[in-house]
Amino acid sequence: MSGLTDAALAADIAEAAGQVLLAVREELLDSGAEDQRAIAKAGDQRAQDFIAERLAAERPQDAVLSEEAKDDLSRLDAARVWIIDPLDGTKEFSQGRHDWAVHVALWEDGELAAGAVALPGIGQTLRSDDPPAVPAREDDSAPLRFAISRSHPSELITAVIEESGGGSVAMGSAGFKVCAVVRGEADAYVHAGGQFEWDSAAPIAVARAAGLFASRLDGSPMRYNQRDVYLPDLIVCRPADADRVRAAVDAATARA
Ligand SMILES: Nc1ncnc2c1ncn2[C@@H]1O[C@H](COP(=O)(O)O)[C@@H](OP(=O)(O)O)[C@H]1O
Ligand SMILES: [Mg+2]
Repeated sequence: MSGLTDAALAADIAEAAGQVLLAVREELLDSGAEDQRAIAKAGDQRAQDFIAERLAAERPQDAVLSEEAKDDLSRLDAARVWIIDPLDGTKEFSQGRHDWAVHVALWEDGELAAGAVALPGIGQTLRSDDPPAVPAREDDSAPLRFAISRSHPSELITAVIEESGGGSVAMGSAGFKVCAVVRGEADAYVHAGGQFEWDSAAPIAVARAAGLFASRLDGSPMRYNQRDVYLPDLIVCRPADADRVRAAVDAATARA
């Protein structure tokens, strides 16, 4: 067992799993694999195995909730639960793109306590114990740039962008999109229509540590380690933009 803090362990595991994923993809592409589903499946499995093994070795007492493992619900009685998405943006990973992520978060006693999001395609890992400074915007009244899904853009987000008079930047992976807001590549990420706890836990831990606003579409807090892990919607933006984004969400919701 290493002497790393929980946040440092999250970052170490996420970054190392990202390296495993880059190697798996290169290996498959070099051997002539063309089937994107096979590349995605191999990535999901290898990253899951790697992370599960590290957590079992380093934090054997803790429970784990993962997109890629059976949930036996023992986590509901645990004080500490690691919430992981071994490969978020599976489609983009399998297409040889850069916009995918590895999510490792720790939930403790009702709250997200630590998290890290590795972005191996751009060589960065964002972590809750050393969050980057979110770049300031020159003009707070400038149109907002919304990070939107390449493959699941919802009607609601289209309406939100119209209501706010903003624009969009399309990319894959929930983690990559939250980190795009942290990194200043986008001003807001509004998602509706479906996601699970592992899609947002680590990204939200990082976003909050970086000082960003994060909530459900109705303004209520994101809650993790619930019996039902469906967590279908979220808003992430700078605190200064939160009223504007929430007003656009309310107007779009009323329109729907
Ligand atoms: N409507 C929906 N229902 C369930 N999951 C969704 C969803 N929209 C997005 N997601 C999940 O959120 C992640 C980011 O999606 P997107 O790039 O479209 O924004 C993906 O995770 P995975 O790649 O881990 O499956 C995807 O499966
Ligand atoms: Mg995911």
